[in-house]
Amino acid sequence: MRPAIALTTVSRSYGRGDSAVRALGNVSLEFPAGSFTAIMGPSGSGKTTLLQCAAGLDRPDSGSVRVGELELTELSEKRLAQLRRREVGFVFQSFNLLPSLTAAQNVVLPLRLGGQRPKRGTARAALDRVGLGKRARHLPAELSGGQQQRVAIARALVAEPRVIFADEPTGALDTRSAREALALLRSLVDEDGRTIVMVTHDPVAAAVADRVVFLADGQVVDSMTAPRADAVAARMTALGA
Ligand SMILES: Nc1ncnc2c1ncn2[C@@H]1O[C@H](COP(=O)(O)OP(=O)(O)OP(=O)(O)O)[C@@H](O)[C@H]1O
Repeated sequence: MRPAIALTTVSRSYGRGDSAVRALGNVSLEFPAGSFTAIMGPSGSGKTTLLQCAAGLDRPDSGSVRVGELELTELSEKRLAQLRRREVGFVFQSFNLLPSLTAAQNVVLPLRLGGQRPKRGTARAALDRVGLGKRARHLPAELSGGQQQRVAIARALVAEPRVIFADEPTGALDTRSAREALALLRSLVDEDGRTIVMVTHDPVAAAVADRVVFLADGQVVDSMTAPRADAVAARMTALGA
C-alpha cells in the first residue's frame, strides 16, 4: 500500500555561507496510512522543519515529498495552499483560535477561507466528534485550555483530511487535558483511519503513537515501534536531550 506521506532524501538549510544551518540532511521517511507517528529529538534537531516540509508549509532544498498521490515539490503555491486547506489538518501548541469567533465559527473558518459556505451542522458535527457539541457558541476565552485544543482539533478535522500534523499539541496543557487530547488524537487513527504525525518533547505523549522517530542534527538516528514512555525517555537522554 502507498504510504500516506513519503519523504525521500529531503534536505533543508537555512541561511547561506558560514552562517548556514542544515536543519534536515537527506531524510527519508514513510508514514503508513492509518498510523500515528511521534517525532522526537533534542531542541534544534529539525523536528518542526520536518513537519513543515511534510505538510507543504515549507519547501525542501532537495528531495521529494509525496502526500498520497501528490508530489508537493512540483506544486505551485496556489495548489500547495489548496492542499493545506483540503488534504491535511494542523494542530499547534498554542491552539491558534481567533478570540473574537465562537468555537463553531473557528471550526468552519478553514472552509470559509477556502471560499466554501459550510453546510448547516458541519461545525456541530466536528465539535460533537471532540465532545464539545454543547460549547459551539462559546468564545475561546470561555473555554479551558484543554477544550480550546479540542476545538482546534475539530477545526483540523472540518475538511475531513486524511493526514493531521500536530506540533507539540500537548505542550500548553495540564496532565489531564493532555491525556484527553492524546486519547482523542489516538481515536482519529483507530476509529477514523486518519494518519497523524506529531512532534513532541513528552515521552508520555510519544508513547501514544505507534512509532517514535528520533532526530538528531537533522538526521533520523533511530525509531521505536510500540513505544513505552520509559524507553522513549531513556533514548532521549542518550541523545543528550
Ligand atoms: N527560519 C529559520 N531561519 C534560520 N534557521 C532556522 C529557521 N528555522 C529553523 N532554523 C534552524 O534549523 C534547525 C532546526 O530547527 P527546527 O525548528 O526544525 O528544530 P526543532 O527540533 O523543531 O527544535 P525545537 O525542539 O527547539 O522546536 C535549528 O538549528 C534552527 O535554529
